[in-house]
Amino acid sequence: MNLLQLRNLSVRYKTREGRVLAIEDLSLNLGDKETLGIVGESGCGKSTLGGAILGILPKETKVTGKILFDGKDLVSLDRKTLRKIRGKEISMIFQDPMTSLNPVMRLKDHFIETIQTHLIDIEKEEAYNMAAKALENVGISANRLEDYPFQLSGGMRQRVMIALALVLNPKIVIADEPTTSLDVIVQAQILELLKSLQTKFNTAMILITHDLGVVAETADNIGVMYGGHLVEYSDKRSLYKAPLHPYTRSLLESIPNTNLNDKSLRYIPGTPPSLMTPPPGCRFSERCPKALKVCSQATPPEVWTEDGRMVKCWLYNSEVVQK
Ligand SMILES: Nc1ncnc2c1ncn2[C@@H]1O[C@H](COP(=O)(O)OP(=O)(O)OP(=O)(O)O)[C@@H](O)[C@H]1O
Repeated sequence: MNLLQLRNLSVRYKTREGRVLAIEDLSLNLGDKETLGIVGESGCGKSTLGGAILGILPKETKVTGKILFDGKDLVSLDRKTLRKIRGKEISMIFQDPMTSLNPVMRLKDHFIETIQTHLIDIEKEEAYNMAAKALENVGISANRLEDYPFQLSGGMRQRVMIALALVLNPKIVIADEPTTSLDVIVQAQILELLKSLQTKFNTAMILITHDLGVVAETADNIGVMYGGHLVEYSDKRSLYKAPLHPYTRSLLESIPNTNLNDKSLRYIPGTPPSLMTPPPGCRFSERCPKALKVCSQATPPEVWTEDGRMVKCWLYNSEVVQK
């Protein structure tokens, strides 16, 4: 069952220099209990996607299309109604817990504030007990609720953020680069924790990352973004085994090889396009080793395979004749 449906979503930021088309015409589904990985290079629109779903983008940002959740279109809801959904039904884990946690508030007060914002009639003591349980769920003793954020290690702070995001048992968690600021061992522990809590509480998750390694372990399905477009959508296994889009292929090839004899570092030549004046056609065409003439002229169609994969690329359009 689909929990969340994005339909033809576009997001335009307003800047002094003009509009930035951060997302264009993006459609995606998130199923019950699913983990959907969203990957792509810096600036491709991943965080904007999370922000659009949560309704936390700057006020003057223009969001069009539909974000369907629980029978409602979040795009058309007012900010007050969205605030009620945010934190309770859809919550967020950010990259840097230090900027999300208030340095002068004890951990318990972060929890009590979150809980009382949504469960207005709840007593402080009951909220405290909920916080204690949430903290224990992430492997931290409840007596740390008296601590301030600076008294914890980076990994522990991220665990607290996870506990805070899950304390009200939301239906969806959006995790935006949740492990980027952590060292590799702690990263793996945090990903494992996220996965086990997700199974325990039946939560669906959108995992946003620039790192294909992060989604390799955790995601069921993966959406690949480039220059504000969703260029490929696939189940994880097929994507790693046989990527369809030339960009996905290049991304996979640029994962560092752990074979010590292979010291080459592969990267994708060129830079992503400006989203202020995006080029016509496929956004990847200038860097694409397989580009056809049509690729820089017209936006590619979304081609769906029989097994439910999608690729937005002219190479898969049966009507393309020029090579
Ligand atoms: N508040 C804003 N105002 C104007 N432009 C913005 C704003 N936030 C993001 N952008 C622009 O929108 C585009 C997408 O940015 P976004 O942060 O969503 O990408 P990202 O893939 O999450 O990148 P990163 O991994 O670096 O966070 C970029 O061109 C960025 O410069």
